[in-house]
Amino acid sequence: MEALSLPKSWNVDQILDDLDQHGFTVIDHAYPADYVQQLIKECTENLNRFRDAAIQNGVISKIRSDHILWINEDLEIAQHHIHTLQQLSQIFNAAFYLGIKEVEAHFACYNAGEFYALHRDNPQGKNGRMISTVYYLHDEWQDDWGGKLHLLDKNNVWHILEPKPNRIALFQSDLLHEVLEAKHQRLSITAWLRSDSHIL
Ligand SMILES: O=C(O)CCC(=O)C(=O)O
Ligand SMILES: [Fe+2]
Repeated sequence: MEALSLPKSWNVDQILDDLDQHGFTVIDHAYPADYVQQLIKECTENLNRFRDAAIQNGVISKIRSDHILWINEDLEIAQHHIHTLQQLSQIFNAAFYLGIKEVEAHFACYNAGEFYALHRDNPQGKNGRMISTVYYLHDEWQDDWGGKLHLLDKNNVWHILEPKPNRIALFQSDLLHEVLEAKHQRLSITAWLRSDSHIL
């Protein structure tokens, strides 16, 4: 197995314990400042390539109004994040037998007024998404800027998670959640740890 190289700030025992007890966790100060700056640059330089997330395969959905860009090999900086999540997946597989095989991810941009209504990323196990992760990469987020993530944990307790810069929210993909309307531009990478192989 490849040597594990998770950032020092990731407390694996805490992550596993939170997931086990509550079905979600939060990783703060996820990456070093220089990497964060490179990622913000890569994201903002590519904003003109983002597409309306509500339109998929020609079908228009009313539950979300954000814009996304799927991450392929050409987005080299974001690939490091995906690689780190692949390392974490191996730990999840060993601890929880999740059978995660791959990570799919997109950048997301919520401009002021945009939201994502209540949903599950994997309702009734209909797809291979096991774990959802959201990394927040805007460089500032104030309390009254909206855009909070509401999440119902596995014990049916609601949580309000602030999209703080350099934070990762990580949760079981079958949990109910929503993104409240953002009042400022909100930038993130959503990544799913999947037990199947998904062709983008
Ligand atoms: O950006 C977030 O906080 C959550 C995004 C989300 O729920 C999704 O992309 O499925
Ligand atoms: Fe979601």
